Amino acid sequence: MAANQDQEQRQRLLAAASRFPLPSGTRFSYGTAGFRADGATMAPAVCRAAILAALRSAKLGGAATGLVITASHNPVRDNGVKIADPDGGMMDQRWEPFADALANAPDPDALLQLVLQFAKDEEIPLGGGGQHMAQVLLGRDTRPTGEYLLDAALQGINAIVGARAIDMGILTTPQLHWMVRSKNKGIKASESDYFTQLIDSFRFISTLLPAAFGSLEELPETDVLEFLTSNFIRRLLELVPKDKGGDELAKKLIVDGANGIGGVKLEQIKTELSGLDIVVRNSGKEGEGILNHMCGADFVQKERVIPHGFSSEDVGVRCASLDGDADRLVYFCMSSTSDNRVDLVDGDKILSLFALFIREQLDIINKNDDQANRSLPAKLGVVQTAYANGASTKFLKNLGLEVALTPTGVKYLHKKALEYDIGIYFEANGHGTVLFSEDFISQLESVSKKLCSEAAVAQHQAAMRLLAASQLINQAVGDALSGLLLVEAILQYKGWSFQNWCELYSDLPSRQLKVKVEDRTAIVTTNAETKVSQPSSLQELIDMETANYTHGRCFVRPSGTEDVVRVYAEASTQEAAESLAKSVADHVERLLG
Ligand SMILES: CC(=O)N[C@H]1[C@@H](OP(=O)(O)O)O[C@H](CO)[C@@H](O)[C@@H]1O
Ligand SMILES: [Mg+2]
Repeated sequence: MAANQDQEQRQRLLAAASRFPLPSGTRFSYGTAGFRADGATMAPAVCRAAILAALRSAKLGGAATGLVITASHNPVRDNGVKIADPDGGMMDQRWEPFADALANAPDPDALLQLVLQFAKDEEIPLGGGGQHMAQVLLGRDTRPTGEYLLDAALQGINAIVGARAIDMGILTTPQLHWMVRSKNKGIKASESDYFTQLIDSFRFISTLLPAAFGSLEELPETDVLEFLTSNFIRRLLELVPKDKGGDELAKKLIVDGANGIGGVKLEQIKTELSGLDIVVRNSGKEGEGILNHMCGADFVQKERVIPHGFSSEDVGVRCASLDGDADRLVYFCMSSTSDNRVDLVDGDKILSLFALFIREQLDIINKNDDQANRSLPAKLGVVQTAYANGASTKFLKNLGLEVALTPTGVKYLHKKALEYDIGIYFEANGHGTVLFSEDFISQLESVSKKLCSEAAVAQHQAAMRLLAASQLINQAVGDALSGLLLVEAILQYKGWSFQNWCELYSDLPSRQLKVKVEDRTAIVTTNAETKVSQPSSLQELIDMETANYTHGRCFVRPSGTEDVVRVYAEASTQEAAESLAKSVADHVERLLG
């Protein structure tokens, strides 16, 4: 770096760090999902995360990275920040220790030294790459502190010479991840491109019923490129009726938007979704309620009661809940007027629906083939965490699917899912997606062409449905909007009601508790967090307690986002699950409290 550029770089870093000094006693940890704290105290962490996002882009040859300002399902006063890598996924875990060090640098000079040393170690070209040395896409949710923190982020990015900030505005978290991924792939990456892709692929799956076309002659010719730009879907859709008519209740969907950004975005596209009559509640409009307060996916999944804004008039209607930044999705239905309880369809059951659909399409494509010689051999895998309900894991294994378990946190699940041709992952709380490998998509495209030329209508349509699913479901991260549309498309395609879906299997009763202890890091876990290795006496106690219950299962782990130890228990009755969780929580408290 030339001496004057070097000087400029140093000055900019010192200036940014001085603008947002770290109050003494503050300690940030990148944790399971980035930095989070009271929104009013987040500016130093956001500015430093933005410096990091720019460095990450510079390290990767100027490929765009992303910075999202959100605290997801947490209370409205909180805020947070996380970084997306150029592939749209979470930032490489190897950079997390540096994120922590940077966020906690006590003064501007310490920060400068850290950056210079890190840039040297990682061979990051500081200051030398001209205009497009680094670019960072910025997004934020609807929190009141968002705008103030955006300013801190802009200053952080400008602290790196040659780095460019691109503010994408108020978005769902998955939209920003999608934009980062698309931009780096050289595909159109605006919000309207995102919406077009979702709407078209949704309509394709839901309306391309086996009987929708009389003969193949009616299908327009396609090629891969055209498919990817979704012109083909557009032309195909011109051939199918816009509204299939049918049952009003089947069409109706009430969506709890958690008073966050997801409801706002859904309002923008809902009239374009054929066969669906969507009503958004807790939409975030003035006067409708507070972000995530008594509503949203986290509330519904944990409390299992109807969210704010719903009433006995909604009994029997299919409902969905998003979280504050719309990367979690659960479904529910009120089955009786006598209480506020809901029948819940959590992430595990969404995963199960997706797995069934994908398996079905693969079976159609391969239906005339013998076992050893399939037209489209596919390694289909399912990824869950220990929080997945035991009944879901059993259901999936009974389908003959490979089920892998990882530690809690999307970054672990996503990484594992990438090992398959089609990897489906979900946390029980509703965060998840379906990943299609690029190799598999190319195979699918060529098989689809071959089937078309052979006039194998059913197989060809199944291949096209899978291609459309890969367009619809967000390939970067779990996305409540795209997940919701895939669920709705599959329900329409299968002609299923909420009840049909809910009855796939019955959840085992479960209970989650939090225990406050002196030092939660004293608990060390192993086997995807299902066993405690330290303190060793704790696992013996858990085993002893669990042995007293039919279908008993219990594990404990330190939370990555809160200062608590979480206890999870399952058993054959609700009382038994509560009692198992309580007795293990007592042991945790006695040993570590
Ligand atoms: C039991 C549970 O729901 N844990 C959540 C929670 O993590 P903890 O490490 O358990 O605090 O927040 C994570 C980030 O949102 C999410 O990935 C995870 O599933
Ligand atoms: Mg979220």
